[in-house]
Amino acid sequence: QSGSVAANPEQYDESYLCPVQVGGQTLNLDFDTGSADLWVFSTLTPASESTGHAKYNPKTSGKAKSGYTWNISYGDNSGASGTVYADKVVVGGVTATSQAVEAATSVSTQFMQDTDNDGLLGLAFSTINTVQPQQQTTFFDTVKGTLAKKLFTVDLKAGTAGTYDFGYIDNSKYSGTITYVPVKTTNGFWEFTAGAATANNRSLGSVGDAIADTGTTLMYLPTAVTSAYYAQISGSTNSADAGGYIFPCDADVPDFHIAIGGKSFTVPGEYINFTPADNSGEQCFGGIQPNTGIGFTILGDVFLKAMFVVFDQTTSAPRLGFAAQ
Ligand SMILES: O=C(CN1CCCCC1)Nc1ccc2c(c1)OCO2
Repeated sequence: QSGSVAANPEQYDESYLCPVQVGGQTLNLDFDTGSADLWVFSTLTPASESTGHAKYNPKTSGKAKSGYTWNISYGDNSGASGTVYADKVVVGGVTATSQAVEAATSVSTQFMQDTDNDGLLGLAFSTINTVQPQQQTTFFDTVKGTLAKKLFTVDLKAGTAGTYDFGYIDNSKYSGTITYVPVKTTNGFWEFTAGAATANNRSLGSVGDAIADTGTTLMYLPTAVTSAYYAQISGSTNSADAGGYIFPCDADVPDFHIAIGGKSFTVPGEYINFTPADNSGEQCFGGIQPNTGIGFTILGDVFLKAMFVVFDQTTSAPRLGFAAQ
């Protein structure tokens, strides 16, 4: 089987939500290549935490996995926890007849407040799934064997709907060629080594160990690369108050170039002029921020929306394919 689902951006492209049928009920989920749990707001989530969200009702067709629990926390300190059911999950026509559906009994305020978001669909490696006492497979791992090709592609866009495709590569969605790089799976992420970064034809240094993470909004780069980049934007500062680098909204924000697999890819400066940092709209928050405390580089949506990316498990050595959109 194969299929395609729309990835609809929230305001400012903060995250992208995709309609998914869970036990016959449509929920809008955040597809996240940086985690491996499929969890949903549910009839088990306290009303005080789930107002405004679509909720999964396991009573309809879910089979309880008795004694199974899950508890996840993310790099931004958001999190959720709950119990586990097996149910039918359909994404763009691709059907998992018995997928582990993690019903939330508790969610953090970030999730409570984002009423566009009805849960997450993890697309990292199942080795980091949080279900106990028995780890469960991601949607992709559950259906992988039934897909025409064991891969999915990600085509996020700036300010408009993109797509997640499962089982095939649509050659009309990218320009030029796809450059493949090997993936390190030991941390459970789609992790690879990126190369040199430049802006305004000046070297910013090497990016190094990085993950392709659709669930993270921004790019979190090595501090040396980040400071070298903002040194080229007059009036930019790393503001503790704002929580990162900001600059005058009318600044000239240079394109960011990164080498991957020996090819250079470009993130337009306009994607890096991310959002107003305050209500005056005078200062804007940067789409590139330092990876302080993270330990690796995160290439999130600001990067991904300039790219067409193949998440490939067609062989025993997973790989990532990158092409310009
Ligand atoms: O937490 C995430 C992604 N996460 C995906 C699920 C929804 C909530 C956001 N990314 C992230 C990871 C590390 C970070 C960070 C953000 O900010 C600083 O360090």
